[in-house]
Amino acid sequence: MAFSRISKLDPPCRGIFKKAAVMLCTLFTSLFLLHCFIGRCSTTSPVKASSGRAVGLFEDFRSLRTKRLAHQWTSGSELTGYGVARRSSRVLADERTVQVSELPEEESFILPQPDLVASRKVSPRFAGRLSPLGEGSKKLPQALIIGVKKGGTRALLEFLRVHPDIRAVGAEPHFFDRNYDNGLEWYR
Ligand SMILES: Nc1ncnc2c1ncn2[C@@H]1O[C@H](COP(=O)(O)OS(=O)(=O)O)[C@@H](OP(=O)(O)O)[C@H]1O
Repeated sequence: MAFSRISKLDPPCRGIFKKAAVMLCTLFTSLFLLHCFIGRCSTTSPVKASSGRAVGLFEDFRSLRTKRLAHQWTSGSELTGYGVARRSSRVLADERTVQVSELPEEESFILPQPDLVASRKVSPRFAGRLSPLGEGSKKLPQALIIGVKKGGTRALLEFLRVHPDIRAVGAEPHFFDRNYDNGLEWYR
């Protein structure tokens, strides 16, 4: 009989089946967790409730991060000349933005609209982030890095860029030596 034959499998063979079962369980669990965290559960899915909780948790973390960034930009020293910029960051230069006072406490931080970021060619580094300059507004720089070739200007730029209050251009614009004729409108 087939059953008696299966039950007579030697112990090493059963061990392999056990290992395979454990591996499959681990794989399915990992896939399930991944599925929940990327928030792609369909509405008809039976795991909707648990995935909703996972997505909610993720949203909470994102909200906390946003608050932290906003706090950094709206408080602290006025010495750098960014005080005005910080205040202006509360009202972005776009009609789609909303006044802080009109929002409940939880939504009191203004985020740029995704299409605004795309249309104003904001660096992907700043996409979805609050900016002290007002996302998408064109301004002349408040500081310049001047240096000879191979003088380490790129390194200095990258170090400055790490600071959350500093927004730097992606590539060196070379305005004064190569693009001066293009005028200030180009430079903005
Ligand atoms: N702190 C420090 N100490 C010593 N050397 C440094 C430092 N920072 C940058 N570098 C070196 O500077 C070179 C790049 O300079 P620049 O960014 O001005 O280059 S560029 O002219 O803009 O292309 C580049 O040198 P090369 O690697 O020989 O090109 C960097 O390695």
